[in-house]
Amino acid sequence: MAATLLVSPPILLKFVIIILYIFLISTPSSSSDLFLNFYQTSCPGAEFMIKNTVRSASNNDPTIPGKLLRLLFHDCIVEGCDGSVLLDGNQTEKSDPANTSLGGFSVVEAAKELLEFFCPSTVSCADIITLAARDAVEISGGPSVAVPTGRRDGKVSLASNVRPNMVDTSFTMDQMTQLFTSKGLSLDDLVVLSGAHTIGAAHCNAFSDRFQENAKGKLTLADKSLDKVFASELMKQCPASASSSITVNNDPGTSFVFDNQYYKNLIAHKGLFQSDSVLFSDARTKKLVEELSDNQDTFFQKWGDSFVRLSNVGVKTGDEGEIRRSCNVINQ
Ligand code: HEM
Ligand SMILES: [Ca+2]
Ligand SMILES: [Ca+2]
Repeated sequence: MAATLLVSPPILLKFVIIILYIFLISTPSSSSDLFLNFYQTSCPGAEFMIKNTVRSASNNDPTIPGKLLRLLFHDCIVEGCDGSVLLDGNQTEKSDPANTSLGGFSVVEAAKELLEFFCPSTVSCADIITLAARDAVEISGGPSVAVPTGRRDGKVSLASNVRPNMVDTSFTMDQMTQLFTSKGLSLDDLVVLSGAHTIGAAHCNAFSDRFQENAKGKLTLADKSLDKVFASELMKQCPASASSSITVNNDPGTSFVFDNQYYKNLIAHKGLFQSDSVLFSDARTKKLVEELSDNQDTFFQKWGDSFVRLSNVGVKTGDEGEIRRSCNVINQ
């Protein structure tokens, strides 16, 4: 009797551990498989190396943060945040007109090369884009956001998937709401994430729908809701004859600073795109625009939550996808 008592507790313990193990390995994979510091043991320096790469690239070229932030949005909105936007090839997402003005690819590739040297086949390109965009915001004076990682890289990238999933500056509030809802993002997320336009630049054709060309080839204001002085400034920078490579700052004055000036501009009728202006003219989103323009801390706080939600859209985890060795091509 005494002998049985001595033996059975360890056996019971072993049994409980085996049951717990079976339970853990049988839990299906989902986006909750992302977690903070995913590379803590497999590549402890990963986040540090990415941040340094983004910082030095941004020091050399101040247009980099805007490019990296937009790159993440365009990745996540098509096939989820899976690096599909990075793939080269015939008729991949890159070849759609909405993506031809994207940039920042060389920064992602530089980070990848560094990571492949120290931690081969470990850190996904999808995570590199996400962390690089997160760092771009912080480097521009925005909040630092803790972002869960563990995304895997997708193997599908089709130009034909871009149009049906992409927002356009001509979209009505209903169209934008519908698209964001289909990605699991809310109307508040739309307002907060549009705050990304506090940095970066746009090509003249991105807002040419706000003007029309008269018989003499001169632009006139078509969208009367736009502030007159702002509009004439835009027409000066982007005349009808402007070369297609000319850009204007998204947020005149502080286009290199991640601040809440964007929302103040909306209230002053100086939103660059029609899809920006509508956030203040529509009753459903006006209040939040006012709140964010009043208080930068509120913007920064909400940015962190909305950014994490964006970076979770359609992620691939577990045994889905792969860890690419080079970001512009799927593994052979
Ligand atoms: C919701 C509707 C949105 C529309 C219609 C839209 C549209 C655009 C357009 C047309 C440009 C100019 C591109 C160019 O001409 O080079 C642009 C730039 C930019 N967008 Fe958006 N965008 C939207 C939302 C977002 C979101 C959610 C983010 C990120 C979270 C974002 C980040 C950016 C950034 C950072 C730039 C500047 C890019 C650069 O400097 O190269 N946008 N956007
Ligand atoms: Ca994608
Ligand atoms: Ca700004």
